[in-house]
Amino acid sequence: MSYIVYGAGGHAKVVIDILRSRSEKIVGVMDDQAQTKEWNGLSVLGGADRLPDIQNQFPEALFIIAIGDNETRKKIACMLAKSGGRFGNAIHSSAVISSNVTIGEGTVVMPMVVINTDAVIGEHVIINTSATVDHDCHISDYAHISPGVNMAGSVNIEASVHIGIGTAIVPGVRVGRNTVIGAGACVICDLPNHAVAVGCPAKIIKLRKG
Ligand SMILES: CC(=O)SCCNC(=O)CCNC(=O)[C@H](O)C(C)(C)COP(=O)(O)OP(=O)(O)OC[C@H]1O[C@@H](n2cnc3c(N)ncnc32)[C@H](O)[C@@H]1OP(=O)(O)O
Repeated sequence: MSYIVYGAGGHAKVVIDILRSRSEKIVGVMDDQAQTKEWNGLSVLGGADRLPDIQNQFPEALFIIAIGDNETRKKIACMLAKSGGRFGNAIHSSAVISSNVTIGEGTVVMPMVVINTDAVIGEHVIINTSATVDHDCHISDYAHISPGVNMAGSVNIEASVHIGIGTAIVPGVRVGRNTVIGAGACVICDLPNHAVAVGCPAKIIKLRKG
């Protein structure tokens, strides 16, 4: 298996570190802004404008989009999927993942994560360092669960949600699509789509563009 990592920032460094820790082959990184030919010991293959050439050169390579921003990750995933790109996962070997958990393509799972039984994780999701996702949780595509988030059982995180670092979420709560939860929040009731909520208990402070 070989990989192309899309993105050349801090999150990409961690994804590359995971792939290297698993002795996976990385043929290069793609980045739309990079000015250098090499980054983090890898060839910079180019940006979206070079995609056809890159796909011709590495037809077997799986893409991992290593960009923390959910909307950007989604846009790039759609662009790559349209041109026939296939996606891989980066899952750190220290993650404890129950055998019946489902994890979608393109999703990354960082060191020390725990994902418990019957959880379902969508595509291009980030489960960041030391987050815990308990039994029967459902995390939809393009969500980002930041480091140290603790999610109780049967929580439902809809698409493109960003849960800030260190947040706690009580059982059975639903967080609506595209909502952002601030660092250190505790979420004790459902939150709608496109909200920004902070604090303990988490309260909505503003709405985001749909
Ligand atoms: C490995 C990694 O790095 S993964 C990345 C992890 N990243 C995160 O966890 C980031 C989480 N982001 C946050 O917490 C941000 O503060 C956000 C998204 C909630 C809000 O950001 P912005 O929209 O820029 O809001 P802004 O900074 O203007 O704050 C608005 C108000 O909310 C308050 N506020 C912002 N964040 C929080 C928070 N986490 N908890 C409590 N209050 C907060 C501010 O103090 C401010 O209050 P005021 O109006 O009384 O002055």
